[in-house]
Amino acid sequence: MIEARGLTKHYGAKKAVDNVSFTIKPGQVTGFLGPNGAGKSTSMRLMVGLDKPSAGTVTVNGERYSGLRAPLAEIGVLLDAKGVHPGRSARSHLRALAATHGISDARVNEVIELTGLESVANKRVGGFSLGMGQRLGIAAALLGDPKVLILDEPVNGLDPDGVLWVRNLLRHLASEGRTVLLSSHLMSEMAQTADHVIVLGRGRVVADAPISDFVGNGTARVTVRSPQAAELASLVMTGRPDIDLQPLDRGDGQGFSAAGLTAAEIGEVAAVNGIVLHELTPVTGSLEDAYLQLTRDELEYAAG
Ligand SMILES: Nc1ncnc2c1ncn2[C@@H]1O[C@H](COP(=O)(O)OP(=O)(O)OP(=O)(O)O)[C@@H](O)[C@H]1O
Repeated sequence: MIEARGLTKHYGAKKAVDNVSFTIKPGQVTGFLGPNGAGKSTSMRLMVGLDKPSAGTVTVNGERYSGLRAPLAEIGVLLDAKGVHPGRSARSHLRALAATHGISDARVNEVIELTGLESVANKRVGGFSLGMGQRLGIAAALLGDPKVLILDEPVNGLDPDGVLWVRNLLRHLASEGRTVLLSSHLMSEMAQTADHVIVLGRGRVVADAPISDFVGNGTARVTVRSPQAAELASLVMTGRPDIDLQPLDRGDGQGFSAAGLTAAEIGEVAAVNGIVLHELTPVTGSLEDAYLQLTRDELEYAAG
């Protein structure tokens, strides 16, 4: 469990994290989302004591990070996969970390195997690809068999096999009752991995919800094609100011996209009025749609 209460971090006049409160629960993967500069990395650094809050608190399993006696056994962290001495081998890096906590060589071998690093474990980290570096970062995070994992962009640089591997690993770790916090800008990946999302915008929490609720709040629409599209549109709109109708991109006047009513409702109006339908497709909102809609006003760095 990770708990933030009134957590705030200023850098000079800049409020990187602005009075945020949230609880990240065990037994699920929580996705940490937000535009560039929203405050995700700063929040993660505060969680693991790499920065001090200007105000408020953040605790891991009820303790501040600085109060943890064996941090590696409580919380596994991947914040910067490149933060490893390039002259060291992967194995010696992990052994050095293990030595600080009396963790056995057998556990070092276990995480090397678990992360698929056996063939390169004795090679210099300086020669590692981005993906191998990410795997080593994950191996280090898992070393102490922690109950809480915080991973900043863990799939960055991984090939599709690696991405799938991380997804399955994180789902498995959550199913064991661990707390897993994951940041990523890859919405499709997040949609498949996370159970719950916390979205930051300009240092504040702008959403904190189960992923199904979050996506459900986005725009679920129905695509309609009909040679009598205009007639059908006016029928379904009658007395329903809440309905949003948009012409389809094709622009031939033969269809529209509707939000605010179901495919069944449109189908029934068409049937009662003898209108021919060529298509009637519910389009479920995606995490990306819901996210983009929510964060449109939260961008610190936006294209003009
Ligand atoms: N050490 C620092 N000194 C000054 N400003 C900082 C520092 N660290 C972060 N910031 C600023 O705080 C804000 C939040 O940054 P942060 O890196 O936490 O965002 P983020 O959500 O992780 O972004 P990204 O998705 O780009 O990684 C940004 O405006 C950033 O420029």
